[in-house]
Amino acid sequence: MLTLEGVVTGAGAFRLAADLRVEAPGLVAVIGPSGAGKSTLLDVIAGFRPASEGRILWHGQDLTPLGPGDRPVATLFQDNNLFPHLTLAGNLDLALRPRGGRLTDEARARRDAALARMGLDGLGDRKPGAVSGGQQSRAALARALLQARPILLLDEPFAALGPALRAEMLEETRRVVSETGALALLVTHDPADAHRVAPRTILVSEGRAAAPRDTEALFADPPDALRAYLGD
Ligand SMILES: Nc1ncnc2c1ncn2[C@@H]1O[C@H](COP(=O)(O)OP(=O)(O)OP(=O)(O)O)[C@@H](O)[C@H]1O
Repeated sequence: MLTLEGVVTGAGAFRLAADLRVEAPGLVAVIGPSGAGKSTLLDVIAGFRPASEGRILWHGQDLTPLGPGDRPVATLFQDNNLFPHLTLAGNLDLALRPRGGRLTDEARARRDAALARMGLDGLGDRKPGAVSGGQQSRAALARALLQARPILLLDEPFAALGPALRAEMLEETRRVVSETGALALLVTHDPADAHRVAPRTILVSEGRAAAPRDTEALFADPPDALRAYLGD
Protein backbone atom coordinates (compact mmCIF):
# COMPACT_ATOMS: atom_id res chain seq x y z
CA MET A 1 0.00 0.00 0.00
CA LEU A 2 1.27 3.42 -1.02
CA THR A 3 -0.23 6.16 1.15
CA LEU A 4 -0.10 9.89 0.54
CA GLU A 5 -1.20 11.36 3.82
CA GLY A 6 -2.18 15.04 3.52
CA VAL A 7 0.61 15.65 1.02
CA VAL A 8 1.03 19.14 -0.40
CA THR A 9 3.73 19.90 -2.94
CA GLY A 10 4.30 22.36 -5.73
CA ALA A 11 6.51 24.23 -8.11
CA GLY A 12 6.50 28.04 -8.20
CA ALA A 13 2.93 29.20 -7.67
CA PHE A 14 1.51 25.76 -8.45
CA ARG A 15 0.18 23.65 -5.56
CA LEU A 16 -0.89 20.01 -5.65
CA ALA A 17 -2.66 18.24 -2.78
CA ALA A 18 -2.86 14.46 -2.49
CA ASP A 19 -4.54 12.47 0.26
CA LEU A 20 -4.97 8.96 -1.04
CA ARG A 21 -4.08 5.29 -0.79
CA VAL A 22 -3.05 3.00 -3.62
CA GLU A 23 -3.28 -0.75 -3.03
CA ALA A 24 -0.27 -2.68 -4.34
CA PRO A 25 0.49 -4.45 -6.59
CA GLY A 26 -1.00 -3.40 -9.93
CA LEU A 27 -0.93 -0.90 -12.75
CA VAL A 28 -2.67 2.41 -12.06
CA ALA A 29 -3.20 5.11 -14.69
CA VAL A 30 -2.68 8.80 -13.83
CA ILE A 31 -4.75 11.03 -16.05
CA GLY A 32 -5.73 14.70 -16.17
CA PRO A 33 -5.43 17.94 -18.10
CA SER A 34 -2.07 19.28 -19.23
CA GLY A 35 -0.42 21.19 -16.40
CA ALA A 36 -2.71 19.62 -13.78
CA GLY A 37 0.20 18.13 -11.84
CA LYS A 38 0.60 14.52 -13.00
CA SER A 39 4.39 14.78 -13.24
CA THR A 40 4.43 16.70 -9.96
CA LEU A 41 2.60 13.79 -8.29
CA LEU A 42 5.18 11.30 -9.55
CA ASP A 43 8.05 13.63 -8.61
CA VAL A 44 6.93 13.95 -5.00
CA ILE A 45 6.58 10.16 -4.69
CA ALA A 46 10.03 9.65 -6.23
CA GLY A 47 11.52 12.34 -3.96
CA PHE A 48 12.58 14.66 -6.80
CA ARG A 49 10.30 17.29 -5.28
CA PRO A 50 9.80 17.80 -1.54
CA ALA A 51 6.43 17.58 0.20
CA SER A 52 5.83 20.84 2.07
CA GLU A 53 3.16 19.08 4.12
CA GLY A 54 2.17 15.49 4.85
CA ARG A 55 3.86 12.11 4.58
CA ILE A 56 4.38 9.42 1.96
CA LEU A 57 4.26 5.87 3.31
CA TRP A 58 5.07 2.57 1.64
CA HIS A 59 3.70 -0.38 3.60
CA GLY A 60 3.83 1.86 6.65
CA GLN A 61 7.44 3.02 6.14
CA ASP A 62 7.77 6.79 6.00
CA LEU A 63 9.56 7.66 2.75
CA THR A 64 9.29 11.42 3.23
CA PRO A 65 12.75 11.95 4.78
CA LEU A 66 14.48 9.70 2.21
CA GLY A 67 16.28 10.95 -0.90
CA PRO A 68 15.30 9.58 -4.33
CA GLY A 69 18.06 6.92 -4.33
CA ASP A 70 16.91 5.52 -1.00
CA ARG A 71 13.24 5.19 -1.94
CA PRO A 72 11.88 1.87 -3.25
CA VAL A 73 11.14 3.61 -6.54
CA ALA A 74 12.29 3.32 -10.17
CA THR A 75 11.26 6.06 -12.59
CA LEU A 76 10.95 6.03 -16.36
CA PHE A 77 10.49 9.33 -18.17
CA GLN A 78 9.38 10.12 -21.68
CA ASP A 79 12.89 10.67 -22.98
CA ASN A 80 14.05 7.29 -21.63
CA ASN A 81 17.12 8.74 -19.96
CA LEU A 82 19.49 6.36 -21.67
CA PHE A 83 23.06 7.63 -21.64
CA PRO A 84 23.98 8.15 -25.30
CA HIS A 85 27.69 7.41 -24.81
CA LEU A 86 27.03 4.00 -23.25
CA THR A 87 25.90 0.85 -25.05
CA LEU A 88 22.47 -0.58 -24.23
CA ALA A 89 24.20 -3.19 -22.06
CA GLY A 90 26.22 -0.44 -20.36
CA ASN A 91 23.01 1.48 -19.66
CA LEU A 92 21.43 -1.59 -18.09
CA ASP A 93 24.55 -2.22 -16.04
CA LEU A 94 23.95 1.09 -14.27
CA ALA A 95 20.87 -0.44 -12.66
CA LEU A 96 22.97 -3.29 -11.30
CA ARG A 97 25.94 -1.29 -10.04
CA PRO A 98 24.80 2.32 -9.74
CA ARG A 99 27.98 3.32 -7.93
CA GLY A 100 30.39 1.72 -10.40
CA GLY A 101 32.59 -1.31 -9.92
CA ARG A 102 32.78 -4.63 -11.71
CA LEU A 103 29.71 -6.60 -12.62
CA THR A 104 29.49 -10.08 -11.14
CA ASP A 105 28.82 -13.02 -13.47
CA GLU A 106 25.39 -13.36 -11.90
CA ALA A 107 24.62 -9.68 -12.57
CA ARG A 108 25.84 -9.99 -16.15
CA ALA A 109 23.55 -12.97 -16.66
CA ARG A 110 20.59 -10.99 -15.27
CA ARG A 111 21.40 -8.11 -17.61
CA ASP A 112 21.61 -10.40 -20.64
CA ALA A 113 18.36 -12.07 -19.64
CA ALA A 114 16.68 -8.65 -19.39
CA LEU A 115 17.92 -7.70 -22.86
CA ALA A 116 16.70 -11.00 -24.28
CA ARG A 117 13.33 -10.70 -22.64
CA MET A 118 12.82 -7.27 -24.20
CA GLY A 119 13.70 -8.63 -27.64
CA LEU A 120 17.10 -6.92 -27.64
CA ASP A 121 19.20 -10.03 -28.08
CA GLY A 122 22.37 -9.16 -29.96
CA LEU A 123 21.86 -5.39 -29.60
CA GLY A 124 23.59 -4.98 -26.22
CA ASP A 125 26.75 -3.64 -27.85
CA ARG A 126 24.95 -0.87 -29.72
CA LYS A 127 24.57 2.67 -28.47
CA PRO A 128 21.06 4.15 -28.19
CA GLY A 129 21.60 6.25 -31.33
CA ALA A 130 22.12 3.06 -33.34
CA VAL A 131 18.80 1.40 -32.48
CA SER A 132 15.17 2.35 -33.14
CA GLY A 133 12.98 4.43 -30.79
CA GLY A 134 11.07 1.33 -29.80
CA GLN A 135 14.28 -0.52 -28.99
CA GLN A 136 15.42 2.45 -26.90
CA SER A 137 12.13 2.30 -25.00
CA ARG A 138 12.59 -1.42 -24.42
CA ALA A 139 16.10 -0.87 -23.10
CA ALA A 140 14.90 1.87 -20.75
CA LEU A 141 12.09 -0.36 -19.48
CA ALA A 142 14.54 -3.22 -19.04
CA ARG A 143 16.81 -0.96 -17.01
CA ALA A 144 13.94 0.16 -14.78
CA LEU A 145 12.97 -3.47 -14.23
CA LEU A 146 16.52 -4.51 -13.38
CA GLN A 147 16.46 -1.95 -10.61
CA ALA A 148 13.87 -4.31 -9.09
CA ARG A 149 12.20 -1.59 -7.04
CA PRO A 150 8.65 -2.31 -5.88
CA ILE A 151 7.26 1.04 -7.11
CA LEU A 152 7.58 1.88 -10.79
CA LEU A 153 6.75 5.44 -11.91
CA LEU A 154 6.15 5.82 -15.63
CA ASP A 155 5.79 9.40 -16.86
CA GLU A 156 4.44 9.12 -20.41
CA PRO A 157 7.31 6.78 -21.22
CA PHE A 158 6.10 5.83 -24.69
CA ALA A 159 4.58 9.14 -25.82
CA ALA A 160 7.18 9.56 -28.57
CA LEU A 161 6.34 6.21 -30.18
CA GLY A 162 3.80 5.52 -32.91
CA PRO A 163 0.41 4.08 -31.90
CA ALA A 164 1.18 0.42 -32.69
CA LEU A 165 4.53 0.44 -30.93
CA ARG A 166 3.05 2.32 -27.99
CA ALA A 167 0.30 -0.26 -27.61
CA GLU A 168 2.91 -3.00 -27.74
CA MET A 169 5.08 -1.35 -25.09
CA LEU A 170 2.07 -0.77 -22.84
CA GLU A 171 1.17 -4.43 -23.13
CA GLU A 172 4.77 -5.35 -22.33
CA THR A 173 4.65 -3.06 -19.30
CA ARG A 174 1.37 -4.58 -18.14
CA ARG A 175 2.88 -8.03 -18.44
CA VAL A 176 6.09 -7.27 -16.52
CA VAL A 177 4.25 -5.34 -13.82
CA SER A 178 1.96 -8.27 -13.24
CA GLU A 179 4.88 -10.73 -13.25
CA THR A 180 7.09 -8.71 -10.90
CA GLY A 181 4.32 -7.82 -8.45
CA ALA A 182 5.24 -4.13 -8.60
CA LEU A 183 2.97 -1.14 -8.12
CA ALA A 184 3.20 0.98 -11.27
CA LEU A 185 1.78 4.47 -11.77
CA LEU A 186 1.49 5.31 -15.45
CA VAL A 187 0.93 8.92 -16.56
CA THR A 188 -0.90 9.02 -19.86
CA HIS A 189 -2.86 11.53 -21.94
CA ASP A 190 -4.84 8.82 -23.66
CA PRO A 191 -7.93 7.40 -21.92
CA ALA A 192 -7.59 4.36 -24.20
CA ASP A 193 -4.29 3.54 -22.48
CA ALA A 194 -6.00 3.55 -19.11
CA HIS A 195 -8.80 1.33 -20.42
CA ARG A 196 -6.34 -1.04 -22.03
CA VAL A 197 -3.93 -1.70 -19.17
CA ALA A 198 -4.99 -0.06 -15.92
CA PRO A 199 -7.89 -1.39 -13.83
CA ARG A 200 -7.61 1.71 -11.61
CA THR A 201 -7.11 5.39 -12.47
CA ILE A 202 -6.03 8.43 -10.46
CA LEU A 203 -7.51 11.69 -11.76
CA VAL A 204 -5.33 14.77 -11.25
CA SER A 205 -7.21 18.03 -11.68
CA GLU A 206 -7.92 21.35 -10.00
CA GLY A 207 -4.89 21.12 -7.75
CA ARG A 208 -5.73 17.71 -6.36
CA ALA A 209 -4.83 14.08 -7.02
CA ALA A 210 -7.94 12.02 -6.33
CA ALA A 211 -8.02 8.54 -4.84
CA PRO A 212 -7.78 5.77 -7.46
CA ARG A 213 -11.08 4.65 -8.91
CA ASP A 214 -12.13 1.72 -11.01
CA THR A 215 -11.19 2.84 -14.53
CA GLU A 216 -14.37 1.70 -16.25
CA ALA A 217 -16.57 3.27 -13.56
CA LEU A 218 -14.62 6.54 -13.66
CA PHE A 219 -14.98 6.94 -17.42
CA ALA A 220 -18.59 5.73 -17.43
CA ASP A 221 -19.56 8.52 -15.03
CA PRO A 222 -16.77 11.11 -15.24
CA PRO A 223 -16.55 14.00 -12.77
CA ASP A 224 -16.87 17.45 -14.38
CA ALA A 225 -13.10 17.98 -14.59
CA LEU A 226 -12.63 14.70 -16.46
CA ARG A 227 -15.66 15.38 -18.66
CA ALA A 228 -14.15 18.72 -19.67
CA TYR A 229 -10.80 17.08 -20.35
CA LEU A 230 -12.40 14.40 -22.49
CA GLY A 231 -14.33 17.07 -24.40
CA ASP A 232 -17.73 15.51 -23.63
N1 LIG B 1 9.93 24.33 -12.31
C1 LIG B 1 8.72 24.85 -12.30
N2 LIG B 1 8.52 26.13 -11.90
C2 LIG B 1 7.30 26.67 -11.86
N3 LIG B 1 6.17 26.01 -12.22
C3 LIG B 1 6.31 24.76 -12.63
C4 LIG B 1 7.58 24.10 -12.70
N4 LIG B 1 7.39 22.84 -13.14
C5 LIG B 1 6.07 22.71 -13.36
N5 LIG B 1 5.42 23.84 -13.04
C6 LIG B 1 3.97 24.06 -13.10
O1 LIG B 1 3.37 23.07 -12.31
C7 LIG B 1 2.14 22.67 -12.87
C8 LIG B 1 2.08 21.16 -12.94
O2 LIG B 1 3.04 20.68 -13.88
P1 LIG B 1 3.14 19.13 -14.24
O3 LIG B 1 4.29 18.99 -15.16
O4 LIG B 1 3.14 18.35 -12.98
O5 LIG B 1 1.76 18.88 -14.98
P2 LIG B 1 1.33 17.64 -15.88
O6 LIG B 1 -0.07 17.31 -15.49
O7 LIG B 1 2.33 16.57 -15.77
O8 LIG B 1 1.35 18.31 -17.31
P3 LIG B 1 1.55 17.68 -18.78
O9 LIG B 1 0.41 16.75 -18.99
O10 LIG B 1 1.46 18.87 -19.67
O11 LIG B 1 2.89 17.01 -18.80
C9 LIG B 1 2.03 23.34 -14.22
O12 LIG B 1 1.10 24.36 -14.10
C10 LIG B 1 3.42 23.85 -14.50
O13 LIG B 1 3.36 25.05 -15.21
